[in-house]
Amino acid sequence: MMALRSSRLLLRTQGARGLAAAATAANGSGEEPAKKVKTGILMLNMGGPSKPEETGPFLNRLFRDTDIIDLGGGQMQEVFGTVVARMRTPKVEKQYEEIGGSPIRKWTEYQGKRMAAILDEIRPESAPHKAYTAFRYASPLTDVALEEMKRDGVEHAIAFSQFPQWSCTTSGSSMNELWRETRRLGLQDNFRWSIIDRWPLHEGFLEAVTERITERLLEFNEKTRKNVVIVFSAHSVPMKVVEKGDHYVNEIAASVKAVMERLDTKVVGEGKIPGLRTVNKHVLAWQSKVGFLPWMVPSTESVLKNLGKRGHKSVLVVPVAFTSDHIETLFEIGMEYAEDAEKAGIADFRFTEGLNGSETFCNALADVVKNHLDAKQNYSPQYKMKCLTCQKPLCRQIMNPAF
Ligand SMILES: C=CC1=C(C)c2cc3[nH]c(cc4nc(cc5[nH]c(cc1n2)c(C)c5CCC(=O)O)C(CCC(=O)O)=C4C)c(C)c3C=C
Ligand code: FES
Ligand SMILES: [Fe+2]
Repeated sequence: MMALRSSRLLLRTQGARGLAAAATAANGSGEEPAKKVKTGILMLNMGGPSKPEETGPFLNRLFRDTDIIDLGGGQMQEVFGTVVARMRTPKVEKQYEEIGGSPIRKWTEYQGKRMAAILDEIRPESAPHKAYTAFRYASPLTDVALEEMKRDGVEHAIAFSQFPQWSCTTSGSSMNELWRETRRLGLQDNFRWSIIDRWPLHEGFLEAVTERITERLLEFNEKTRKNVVIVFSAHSVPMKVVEKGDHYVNEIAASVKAVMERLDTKVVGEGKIPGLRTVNKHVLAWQSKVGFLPWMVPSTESVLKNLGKRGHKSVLVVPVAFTSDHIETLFEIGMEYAEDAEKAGIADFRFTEGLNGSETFCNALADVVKNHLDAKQNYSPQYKMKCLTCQKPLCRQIMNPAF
């Protein structure tokens, strides 16, 4: 009460101009102080080498991360991780050269800016909003983003995983790194945190994927469009990850089912079948296995081969686990699988564009954040559902909860 009365008195005696001058003097810069960011949204993703020469450091960070790959942990992980990354670099660098570098940074920054602008309009009470990018294995890394948030005086920070479906190997790894780096930089008390850990069934996200499918389906010949087999392709995970109860595989399957339910039969130019929204067949496949141990199957390669063997001539591949294009879509699907498909006799092979600059998707991101702020929940109910055998103390923490 005393503080309130004295600040009112200060306002009356100094006026707004006097306060601004006092703040500028305290700032010591002689410039007008920047407007504080009320809500900072940290876009968490794995990132990718924007330039081919960044491939080495990117792979080095990835293979030294025990959350994404277990190479024995501790010193063993450091040694084996460095060796495996070094061996893999020349081949993968060439692939990044072929696609002109990973576009993940470009698209994440674009989507974040658009999302923040939409949020300023639809949720003025938490404005100004600003998006920050924190990549796990490429620039800008988590510490760079945290320092920028500190400079901007962010009050409420939202850790927003850019993986729609949760996996401890992706979203979990980014969150663990976030809390580690926050402690290392001594920023434990700078921000109040909340977490958007997953959004596999968000209507806007499903709509954006459905739009991408519709766009491509319309490019197939109208007469044969109903015969197009839709192959949803998600990045695979080791069976060890599935066995310990990671949520990824279930959440991918949920997204796929929901997208298929949205897909309207009018796209194929046929009459609607009651109770069935599409006439296209679909299958879920898993791509990009690394190493020799068992990973989630069927692989996208074997699905394509077998579809060809069975006489299917038209196939549409839909990447479903990522929000922008990257090496696995542009190189693996667009070049390698396209070749496999041709050899297998699939005459018309197409794949959807990543969500990239989709306005529907940017609106979806803003809506995910709005819903999160309106609900005033620090994380989803599943966030605290740790993997059944997980002993890692860092997993599923939150620092300084906002709500
Ligand atoms: C979207 C989900 C992803 C999961 C799950 C995932 C798991 C996973 N990945 C590796 C190893 C590599 N992944 C690489 C690239 C890469 N991975 C994903 C997504 C997931 N990975 C994306 C989007 C990308 C491409 C990044 C870009 O192009 O910008 C790579 C590098 C490329 C290569 O060497 O082939 C590796 C290595 C493991 C071990 C893993 C385990 C769960
Ligand atoms: S690895 Fe899944 S909760 Fe720790
Ligand atoms: Fe990967």
